Amino acid sequence: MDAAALRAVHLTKRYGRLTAVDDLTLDVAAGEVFGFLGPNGAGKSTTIRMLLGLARPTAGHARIFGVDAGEVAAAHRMLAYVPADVALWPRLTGAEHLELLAATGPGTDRGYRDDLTEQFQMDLSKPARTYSTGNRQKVALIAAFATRAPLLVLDEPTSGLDPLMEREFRHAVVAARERGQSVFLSSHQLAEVEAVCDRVGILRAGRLVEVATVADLRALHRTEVTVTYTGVAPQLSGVPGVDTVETTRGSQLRFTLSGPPGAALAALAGADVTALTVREPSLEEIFLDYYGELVNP
Ligand SMILES: Nc1ncnc2c1ncn2[C@@H]1O[C@H](COP(=O)(O)OP(=O)(O)OP(=O)(O)O)[C@@H](O)[C@H]1O
Repeated sequence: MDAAALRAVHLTKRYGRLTAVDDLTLDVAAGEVFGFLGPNGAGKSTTIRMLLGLARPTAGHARIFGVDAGEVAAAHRMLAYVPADVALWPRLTGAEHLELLAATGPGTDRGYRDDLTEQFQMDLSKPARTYSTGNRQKVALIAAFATRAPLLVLDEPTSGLDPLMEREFRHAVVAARERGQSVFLSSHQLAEVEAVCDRVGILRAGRLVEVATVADLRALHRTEVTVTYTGVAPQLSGVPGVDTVETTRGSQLRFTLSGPPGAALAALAGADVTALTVREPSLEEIFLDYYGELVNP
């Protein structure tokens, strides 16, 4: 098998004049959990449709463990997919769905499937027409996590889940990684991405604007520093990387720091600093940094 679970090379999709996905090149390693982020309309679903062979790229290609995504029969033996809107057959029960999906999918661990059913507190005896959105999502998630497919493609899989089930979802992702499965997770739940993903890709208007670990993303962005001092305030104006210095109390000030901290530390060393706290930005703040102009033009 190819080393990369997923490889997109110059992947592009145009709809007339609109370029929905623009020259996307990306590798997701075997065993990696990759978060795919972007605001509405950024091109996430279009990318996933190409990965699943549901849409044909205008240019470039995508491979699943070395198999072209367009070779659907071969590629889908290696992946399981959970869509954003799970549609089930209304008369079949949850249990019948799981059997059907096991019979047609890439192989199922039935023992683990029973464990997942318990973890997600899912009553599989009822017909699917009685299921809420969250319960339909749970059926699809149980089916996908119980497969031995080396790649799980999850498109907004937790939008209908309550916080308790969201926690079970995170456990299931961690367990999948421990079994060596790769996960490609498109999500708007930034805390979830932050908690479970090894790396994150940020898509903006069809282009991949950043691919990094959450830790590296944080390092690229502004850190908030609060300094308590006695005597004369540290002189921070004009120090490289230091921005928006404000006095919060008489002997306390706060500033944001981007890039290497050396110059700021040297400036602080010149004052009598009694306490220092450093707060790293959350993924949500980083995300808003990328999209702030879109949200507040
Ligand atoms: N079949 C299509 N025909 C024409 N335009 C399309 C088609 N599918 C998607 N688009 C356009 O491509 C762009 C990307 O859409 P896409 O659904 O991939 O975004 P997304 O990131 O998944 O958004 P969301 O988070 O809202 O699901 C949008 O401008 C959308 O209108």
